[in-house]
Amino acid sequence: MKVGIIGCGAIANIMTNFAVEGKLGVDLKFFYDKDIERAENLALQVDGTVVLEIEDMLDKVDLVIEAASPHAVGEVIPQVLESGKNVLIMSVGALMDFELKDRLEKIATSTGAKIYAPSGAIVGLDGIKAASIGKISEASLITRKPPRSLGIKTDGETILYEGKASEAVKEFPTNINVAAALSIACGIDIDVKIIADPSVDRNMHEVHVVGDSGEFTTITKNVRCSMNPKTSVLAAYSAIKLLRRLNENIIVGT
Ligand SMILES: NC(=O)C1=CN([C@@H]2O[C@H](COP(=O)(O)OP(=O)(O)OC[C@H]3O[C@@H](n4cnc5c(N)ncnc54)[C@H](OP(=O)(O)O)[C@@H]3O)[C@@H](O)[C@H]2O)C=CC1
Ligand SMILES: O=C([O-])CC(=O)C(=O)O
Repeated sequence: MKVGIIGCGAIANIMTNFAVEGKLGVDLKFFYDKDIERAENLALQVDGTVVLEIEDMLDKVDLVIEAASPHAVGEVIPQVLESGKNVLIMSVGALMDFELKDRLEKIATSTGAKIYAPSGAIVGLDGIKAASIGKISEASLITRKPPRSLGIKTDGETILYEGKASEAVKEFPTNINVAAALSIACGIDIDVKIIADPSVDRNMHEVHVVGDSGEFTTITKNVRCSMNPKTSVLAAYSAIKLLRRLNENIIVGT
């Protein structure tokens, strides 16, 4: 399967390293970024091609990975889906704009393309998807990151946000995509708290869900990407696992 990537930052770098070792599960060949040098650096590693416009890769790939920004989802994903190509979206927060989500789903339905959104930097999405078959009555996320990951300086624990996921993704578009994945999986706009905590060196996500099937809590203490401390390594790994799964015959986990 031939793949192109939009956004050549932290996540794309990890994916490219896996591609170099032949462990990505797909053939990553096309690279696009606002910053052409970043695209060139990655393309060089896999003998790939830099494109200056998205359309230059569309007739050569089966799937396009978005690893750029929530804004990029609205900007470029419609044309990818219109060309009938599948997409893997990392900036899931964009899908909390329900008009955009609806539009993307309609295009995908008409062209037969698929939209994949990996579980990202959280654990427990498998259980939440199962629980959503019944009724979920409560769902919340507490995200705790080192201040640097949240782009601030503080000496003490500071609550930066408390409210619904739909607003959180607007205020912290590149820090809380996980809230969108959870909300979409639960089918409700979940409760979110974002804390800057100078005493931690991990990006931590605590998920709590109550439903008619029971109740569960998951806690993730993520190693941060060296290139971008906002982003957890697990987010990149979740995308790689999803790509590999596209070729697997036995699917374990919901
Ligand atoms: N689902 C999840 O759990 C997670 C999702 N994410 C999201 O995934 C995305 C990628 O993350 P990450 O790799 O860490 O991000 P980075 O900031 O490290 O890299 C993104 C790259 O994409 C470029 N870019 C941004 N917008 C566009 C555009 N419209 N067209 C082309 N290039 C663009 C950026 O350029 P420039 O720097 O100049 O803007 C940058 O080079 C982010 O939106 C992030 O929020 C991250 C972690 C977890
Ligand atoms: O990587 C993380 O820990 C979470 C993140 O940035 C996001 O969801 O946008």
